[in-house]
Amino acid sequence: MKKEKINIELKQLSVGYKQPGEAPLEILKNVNLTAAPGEMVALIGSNGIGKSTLLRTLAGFQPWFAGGIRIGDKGLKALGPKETAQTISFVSTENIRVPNLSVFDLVAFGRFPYTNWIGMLSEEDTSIVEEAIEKVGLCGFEHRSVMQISDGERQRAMIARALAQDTPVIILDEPTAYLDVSNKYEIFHLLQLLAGEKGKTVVLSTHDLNIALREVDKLWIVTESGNYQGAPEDAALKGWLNHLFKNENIGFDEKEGEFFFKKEFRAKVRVEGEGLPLIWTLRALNRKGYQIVMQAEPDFRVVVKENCWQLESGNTTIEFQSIYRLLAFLE
Ligand SMILES: Nc1ncnc2c1ncn2[C@@H]1O[C@H](COP(=O)(O)OP(=O)(O)OP(=O)(O)O)[C@@H](O)[C@H]1O
Repeated sequence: MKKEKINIELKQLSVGYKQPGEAPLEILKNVNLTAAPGEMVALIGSNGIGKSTLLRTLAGFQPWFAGGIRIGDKGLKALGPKETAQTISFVSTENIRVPNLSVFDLVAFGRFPYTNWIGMLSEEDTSIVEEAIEKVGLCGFEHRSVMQISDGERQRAMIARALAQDTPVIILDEPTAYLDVSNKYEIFHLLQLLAGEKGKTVVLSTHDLNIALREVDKLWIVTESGNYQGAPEDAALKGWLNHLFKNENIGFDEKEGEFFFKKEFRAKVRVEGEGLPLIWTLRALNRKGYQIVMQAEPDFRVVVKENCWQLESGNTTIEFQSIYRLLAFLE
């Protein structure tokens, strides 16, 4: 199979769980989604909608009820176990807790589809494993037990294992779940490189919506009322991001390109100033539930100066040395 030709097509797919003695539990149905080579796709949707179920099915770990999955030019069912392992790698959030298993050994499992029957690593396998460890920033951790590393480090090791597996399709279930914000961006960039430079198809589920919107080529959005696929920007323009959550207090700010929590406004405020201090003052007031007005009559004014904030209400002006103090006074 030529790597360049690999892509993913889910057609009228229905996924879920068989339940002994009960009717099958259908979680998602009529799913029609595609991903091209070199594309990074984020699967997004609310908790419990079926993202993990869909990804596990796509990775070949559980059977589906109806429809089809095509990987490259073959149906997923037509791939044997070895060919599947050479085509699709899967990273889950599952906590690997095996005593005496080193980071190196965990990553080396990725070479299993290529090694001989006793699992001996060739020199080339070893250097692929070392390169994968380096790519995820885990140099120096090779001999550490997987029981003695942080959740974030374990997550990176699992991603390194997928890199070592060197498959044209990489599927990751919440790969950034345990990472701090700088590591989240690093992992997104690493996956972007794999997609862009190596032509791999990367599909990941995530709740880091604001990062995904800025970093991925395509969104797969699953909701109770239907599914969407396309560029994040098209999703925003078509209003899909507004309907992602059942909670009507979560909104999507189309101008900022960010999700936010809707609050009742406490008062109207007009803010004057410029540059970054103005931007962060607006953000802070917004966070605290003040409506920023330009034309309407405000309840009070805030003037942002170089190193201080003036609150003007009626004939009174009070000066504050930080946004924190201004907000504390307003409380
Ligand atoms: N083994 C199982 N048997 C039966 N139902 C299951 C099983 N695993 C998950 N489910 C159910 O399937 C539904 C979808 O779960 P899934 O984990 O796929 O959602 P998700 O979108 O990944 O959620 P989250 O964002 O919270 O991780 C849930 O209602 C869940 O309870």
